[in-house]
Amino acid sequence: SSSSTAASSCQRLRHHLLPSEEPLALNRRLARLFTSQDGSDGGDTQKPFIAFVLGGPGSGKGTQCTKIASDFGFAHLSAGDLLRHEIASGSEKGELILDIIKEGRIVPSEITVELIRKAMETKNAKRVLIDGFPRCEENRIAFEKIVGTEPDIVIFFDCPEDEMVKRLLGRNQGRVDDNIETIKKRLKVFESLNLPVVDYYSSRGKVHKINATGTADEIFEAVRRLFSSLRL
Ligand SMILES: Nc1ncnc2c1ncn2[C@@H]1O[C@H](COP(=O)(O)OP(=O)(O)O)[C@@H](O)[C@H]1O
Ligand SMILES: Nc1ccn([C@@H]2O[C@H](COP(=O)(O)OP(=O)(O)O)[C@@H](O)[C@H]2O)c(=O)n1
Ligand SMILES: [Mg+2]
Repeated sequence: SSSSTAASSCQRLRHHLLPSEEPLALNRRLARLFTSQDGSDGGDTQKPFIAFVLGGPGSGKGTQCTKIASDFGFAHLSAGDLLRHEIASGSEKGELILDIIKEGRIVPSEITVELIRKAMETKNAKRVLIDGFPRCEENRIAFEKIVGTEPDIVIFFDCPEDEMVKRLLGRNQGRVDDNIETIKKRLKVFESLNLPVVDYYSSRGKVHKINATGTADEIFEAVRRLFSSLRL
């Protein structure tokens, strides 16, 4: 499949690159660029590097993932965004998801994992951040079963509750779950269902805990140090 991908990439790129060059020679040069021997042409031939990004609601997962994605070449998959996209599509499944999100509860794992699996397949990236997942043991086990792999690392943003509440109430993205009643429920769900997942990965030596207080830039300094030290 990689040669047809390379060929279509060539078609598209030919118009932008060296228009004077003889098309066949240029095609060959571009094909080499897109099909290197070590499998660096995407996740086609190799399992991607997977980082789960966890932390309470409002701890700054999304904010930090955006920065990691742009500085370290990761695809950013937010479980919450995938679920909200499904709601926006107007599907029947979306109605169920909306009811659950309004209550701060956790969407059935098969729905979320299937959305993540599809997004991973579409992006076909070498490095993937999975933001806000797994939220509970059931999420974790379903991912292992359906995607068939474990994360390489787990980032855990550690933030005090009062700071998380303050950030969520100021988020202003029109989210149905950023109100104080739902926030209280989300914090309970985080403590009872998500922290055990963090403990599980801690016992397997995969967790990198990052202090999530301070400015976004200060936190990213610690994040940058961590990602710079990884063998990606
Ligand atoms: N370090 C920070 N200090 C203050 N506000 C922050 C910080 N990081 C993120 N925010 C803001 O807090 C809110 C929640 O951040 P977000 O990245 O969406 O967290 P999460 O994805 O963990 O819920 C957003 O409005 C964001 O702009
Ligand atoms: N793995 C996940 C992720 C999110 N969700 C739902 O989506 C809501 C919002 O998740 P989110 O990750 O966008 O929220 P934040 O922690 O970023 O504020 C959660 O409160 C859950 O109701 C879920 O059910 N399962
Ligand atoms: Mg988020």
